[in-house]
Amino acid sequence: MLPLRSFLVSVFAFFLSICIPSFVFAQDASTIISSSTSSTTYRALPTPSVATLGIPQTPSDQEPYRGSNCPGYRALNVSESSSGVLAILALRGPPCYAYGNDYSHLLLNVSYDTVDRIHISISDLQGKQFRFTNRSDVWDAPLYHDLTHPSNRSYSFFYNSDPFEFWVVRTTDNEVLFDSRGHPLIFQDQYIELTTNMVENYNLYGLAETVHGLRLGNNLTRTFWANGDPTPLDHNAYGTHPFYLEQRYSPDRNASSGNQTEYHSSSHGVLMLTANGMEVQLRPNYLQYRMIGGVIDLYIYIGGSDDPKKTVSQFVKSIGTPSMQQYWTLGFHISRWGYSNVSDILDVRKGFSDFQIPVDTFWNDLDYMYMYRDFTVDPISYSKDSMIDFFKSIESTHQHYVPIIDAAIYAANPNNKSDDSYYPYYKGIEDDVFIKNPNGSIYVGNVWPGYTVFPDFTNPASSTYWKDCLLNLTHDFGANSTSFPTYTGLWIDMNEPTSFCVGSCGSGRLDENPVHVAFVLEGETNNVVYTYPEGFNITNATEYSSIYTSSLSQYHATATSSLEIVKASPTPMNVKPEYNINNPPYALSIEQGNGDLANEGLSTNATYFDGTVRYNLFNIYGYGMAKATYGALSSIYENKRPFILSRSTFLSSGRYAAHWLGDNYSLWSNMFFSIPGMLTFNMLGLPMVGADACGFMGNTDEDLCSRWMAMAAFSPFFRNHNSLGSISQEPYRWESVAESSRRAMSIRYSLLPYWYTLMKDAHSDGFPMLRALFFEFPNEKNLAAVDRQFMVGDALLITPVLEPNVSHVQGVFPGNSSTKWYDWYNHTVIERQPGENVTLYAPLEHINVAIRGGKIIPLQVPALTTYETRQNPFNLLVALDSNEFSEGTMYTDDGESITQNSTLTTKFLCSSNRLSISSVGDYHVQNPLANVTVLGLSQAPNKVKIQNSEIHTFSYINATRELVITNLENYTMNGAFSSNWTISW
Ligand SMILES: OC[C@H]1O[C@H](O[C@H]2[C@H](O)[C@@H](O)[C@@H](O[C@H]3[C@H](O)[C@@H](O)[C@@H](O)O[C@@H]3CO)O[C@@H]2CO)[C@H](O)[C@@H](O)[C@@H]1O
Repeated sequence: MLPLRSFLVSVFAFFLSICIPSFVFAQDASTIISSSTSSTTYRALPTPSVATLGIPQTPSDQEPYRGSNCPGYRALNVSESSSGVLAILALRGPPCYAYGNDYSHLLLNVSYDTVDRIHISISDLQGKQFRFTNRSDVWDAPLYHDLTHPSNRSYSFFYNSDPFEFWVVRTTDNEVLFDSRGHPLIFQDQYIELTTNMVENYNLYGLAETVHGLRLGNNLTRTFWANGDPTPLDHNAYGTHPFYLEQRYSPDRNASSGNQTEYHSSSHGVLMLTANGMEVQLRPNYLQYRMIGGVIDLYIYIGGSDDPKKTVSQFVKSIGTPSMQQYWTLGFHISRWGYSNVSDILDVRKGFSDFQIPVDTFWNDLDYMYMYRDFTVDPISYSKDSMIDFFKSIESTHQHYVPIIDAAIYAANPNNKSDDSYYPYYKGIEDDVFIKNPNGSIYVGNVWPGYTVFPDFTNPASSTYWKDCLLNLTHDFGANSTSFPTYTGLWIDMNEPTSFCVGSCGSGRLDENPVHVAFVLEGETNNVVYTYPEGFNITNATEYSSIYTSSLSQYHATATSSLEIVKASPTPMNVKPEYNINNPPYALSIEQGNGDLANEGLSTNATYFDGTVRYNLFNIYGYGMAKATYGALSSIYENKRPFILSRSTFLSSGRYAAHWLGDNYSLWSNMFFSIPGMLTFNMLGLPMVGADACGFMGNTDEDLCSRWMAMAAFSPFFRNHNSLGSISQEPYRWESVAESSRRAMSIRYSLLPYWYTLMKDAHSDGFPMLRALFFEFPNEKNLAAVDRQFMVGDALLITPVLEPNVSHVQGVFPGNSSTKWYDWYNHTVIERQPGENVTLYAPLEHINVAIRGGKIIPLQVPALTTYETRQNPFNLLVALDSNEFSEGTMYTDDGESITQNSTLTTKFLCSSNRLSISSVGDYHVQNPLANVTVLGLSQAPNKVKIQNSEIHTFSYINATRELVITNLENYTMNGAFSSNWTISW
């Protein structure tokens, strides 16, 4: 049923649209054909018969600014109510044609959605522009439904009528959160510009996905255009998350101590909800949205003081919190492109076992497929018999297998008999589920298997098709029924979607299939990769010099002259630009193909089943694929949480998938960038994230791989993945890497109950699992940009080594003088002054981990898999603060079901020499408690008791002031947390 407010808005808009004559559209209406009967059906714009080649363009932000000539709008017919503001906005002067045709009248609809969220929508009056929020069939989220319009809201909306400009103020502290004053609104068919003033030296985070430091600069352009090119620095990458969190600091005048200024902080968030192409220009005093289509749907999250988690929680809950993953996904994952047969994987498995390094999951890249074709299994190198044996064997050790599936489906060659049986193509043709060209023919791109077609995940028919394909894959692997375990997760890749040619290059050429991709693959002759981590030339000089020489001669042998670049000429100022979705008048600053929008991905005029062009839903393909895969897997494996790893993501993808940061290089710089990458995704509702440890492209080395494996053990998603042709990098290939992996992984596996609790908090409240230091210490201004260290939850601080050939690392330990930090390994207190950069010893096989006083961490005795670890006894690590107080939580359930019959949440509290637990829920954890270690206890206890029984197995270590209580199994035989207890001393 249409909510009352939406109904009233429609009536209002309808009334105004009939009152305002046809001059409302400055642009030629015939250039846009849209359905007049349904808001969700769109027909294609007039375009050439097949998806055209794009034309490289010079980014418009490099041209003289054209928006200064624009007149802006004035507000008319303003109607204010307790739930929002409605008004007509009328163009104040002649159209300026900045990069499109100005609409003369717009509808302003401000909705006081909830206590802490306001929605400001500005759209063309007659609804001709594509409107993402009308497409809940492709993207749905709580923010469409949780509308309460309360009177006690924590913000106010203000506006000036002429020119129309608005600002939003948080009422609790009068902070202006968004402020368009002084910047004319531009609203054209292919260009929309909205600007907010920013405070000086603002601290902004988010606006992913781009390889960049954590805190965004004040002079940076962010482009939202899903791109499959490997992780370009500072440019648009795989996913689009147009949300930012802003953190502000103000001096706390009452609390100045000595030279050190103390601060208060507050934060808020801003989301521009669109799947169209967009740029966000961050400039010293303002932030400007430049959109090439759609309408304005701006959401402001009011946040509040001193806790950025509050802002993130408001945002993530509104887009949908991330799903719980199965417990085993928190284990270690090993992968590479180049496991050419199942024996390779078995050898790797043996390597892990021989070297006693934990591993939960084996991943397969394209190697398992027959000629790179989705939903096939190579009958020789991955024969059914060998795979059945493999599956039985890993099942017996409770390990897992995750294969890759690409978005692109091989387009069968009609003249090749052996292609006739390629079900995924012919079934897709029969079900009519592939993306089309504007003329109705199927769009044919080029990916690994040759010419390929692309499922249209906006088409409801694609769900059954996709499920059939995934079910068939279990059979291809040799399973007779879904109760026989084959793959227990799926890796979905190339889902921007990537295509290696421009346009529908395979149209009319399927008889040439299979064609090779347009470049030589790494690992194929003449294309061996000779890149090594920074510093390799110093520490491995001889090897480096021979590699360098051969690399250089290979370059001279294969280098070709650079391609001729065709530049589109920009439309002159004040001249009405042509509506063109392939080469829109505003050229986004994109990374791929010298500005050609059709490069590396499907063209903008590729067309979905209902006529919607990709131009308008450009950034959502990866999300759609993850959602369809989630739907298919949850119906194949009933009530089992699907584990999906997706390369391209969009707002809310965390509900369906985890994410890895894509194709990085085996470089120290890339190891560093993985930290801000993971922290950023953790603020965006996609916490299950990690980077390819040791690096994907190029060769790694011992030093880098050792450090990276240790650091990645503290990523929510922990995988080592390697490219074709690079040297092997499984952790047992070098003794030091094996050792650093064993040490860090024993910490990771012992922390599994803590990790799982963090996942639950992310699922319930949207909280990040991995946190930037400023998140936990929001009033310390000097932490605003810290991204070489990070926190796991609120209790652990990780200080990794991020450079070659060193044995020390520097890090800060936040908090005031009463905050305590303990070293993980030796339990000593880390001596430091507030704000001091402390130098820590960090030999090659060691990663610095600090425990925050005041926190209790549940642990389990680590083993070689998550399954075995879950069978072991628990331990508790109680890190007291300077008041000898600490607390913590643990969440448990069966670790795999979507719907739980029972769960258990246990609270730990330590105060006044008593540690007590209390549990809520009836999930039975049968493992006993073994040890309790209490750090920071000022006095040795005489006696220790559990309930009323005296415990004799305890010791107190004077040097570290720690109490160690052992042999608690005798008292907790029925399960560590099955009844409440108190240990006192
Ligand atoms: O399944 C194999 C891997 O596929 C993905 O990575 C590939 C990426 O998607 C491709 O675009 C391509 O990258 C090349 C790039 O297009 C080209 O401009 C140049 O920069 O060289 C790149 C490397 O060849 O190849 C990538 C694989 O090398 C996926 O992200 C990987 O995880 C998969 O292993």
